[in-house]
Amino acid sequence: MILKIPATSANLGPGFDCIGMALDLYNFVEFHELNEGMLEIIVEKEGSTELPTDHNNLLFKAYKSVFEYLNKPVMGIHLKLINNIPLSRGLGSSAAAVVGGVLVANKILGEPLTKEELLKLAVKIEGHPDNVAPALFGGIVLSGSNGDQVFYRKISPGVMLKCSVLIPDFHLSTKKARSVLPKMISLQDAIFNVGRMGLLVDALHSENYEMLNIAIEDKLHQPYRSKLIPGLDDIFKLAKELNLLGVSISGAGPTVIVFHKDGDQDKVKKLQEVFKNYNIDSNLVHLNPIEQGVVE
Ligand SMILES: Nc1ncnc2c1ncn2[C@@H]1O[C@H](COP(=O)(O)OP(=O)(O)O)[C@@H](O)[C@H]1O
Ligand SMILES: N[C@@H](CCOP(=O)(O)O)C(=O)O
Repeated sequence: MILKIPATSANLGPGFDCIGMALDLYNFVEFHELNEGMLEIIVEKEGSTELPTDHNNLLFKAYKSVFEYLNKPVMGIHLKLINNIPLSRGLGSSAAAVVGGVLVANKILGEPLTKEELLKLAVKIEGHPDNVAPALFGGIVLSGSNGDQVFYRKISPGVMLKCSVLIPDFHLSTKKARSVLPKMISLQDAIFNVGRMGLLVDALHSENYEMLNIAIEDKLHQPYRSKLIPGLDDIFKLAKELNLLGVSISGAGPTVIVFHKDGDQDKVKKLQEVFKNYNIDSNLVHLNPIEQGVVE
């Protein structure tokens, strides 16, 4: 059997830990059962030289968590991971691994768990729902958790919502990008983000992107993370000058996601020049938001 799991872009500016969108870039997981106690992991493409192929592999840990949750012995498994989502770039590679792991276990066990139960397990491992929810359900997903419960609502991406990602040639782990965030924020900044988030959800629902460049602003995480992403502030400034629909850090970064109209590709290339001016190579990829989450 084989699973196809999408990349995701979380936060979309103000929605820190609360919103994410599935994109048409995929990891594939080929799997079959082995005798109890056996584990084989083969990694191809992204992460082939660095990802562990033993019990420390995140996808295997997520797989194992389903057996533990159901109080069942862990079944032996062969996993071939064909990865296209770059690691530690803010495109949800860890969420794709976690979703892959819980889904593989559920398939092998004859699907005892619903997608909602799998979401809960995945959130426990990933720590926040904003990537795992769209990786599971597709589309743009608003999410939150309340101890044991995870809430979510899906918004279908409008056909006119086009985006490109600028993937810089360096890693930034989510752990590091979270370590620079303050423990407390001011009421003023909270009000700023609540207002932007309302505008963002309205823009995504109504498919009216006129105010997206305002709606996508954020004061909770991006100002702190900008010191980890050279050139980011200049990119944000230039995106406004060029009248692009909106720009934000993708997930915890360092990837930058740019919303734009069809035919704005040349303007997006100008943003890539900014990274170049900071001696950072980057890969510019056009990705479409997608309706479908993980599929078999
Ligand atoms: N296909 C995969 N299989 C197993 N583990 C993975 C895979 N992809 C990512 N990971 C794990 O997730 C880590 C990257 O997670 P993180 O720092 O959150 O970045 P990202 O923004 O890509 O999710 C990797 O170092 C690795 O431990
Ligand atoms: N809300 C999280 C999202 C992390 O996404 P990733 O794709 O970088 O793993 C955060 O901003 O820390």
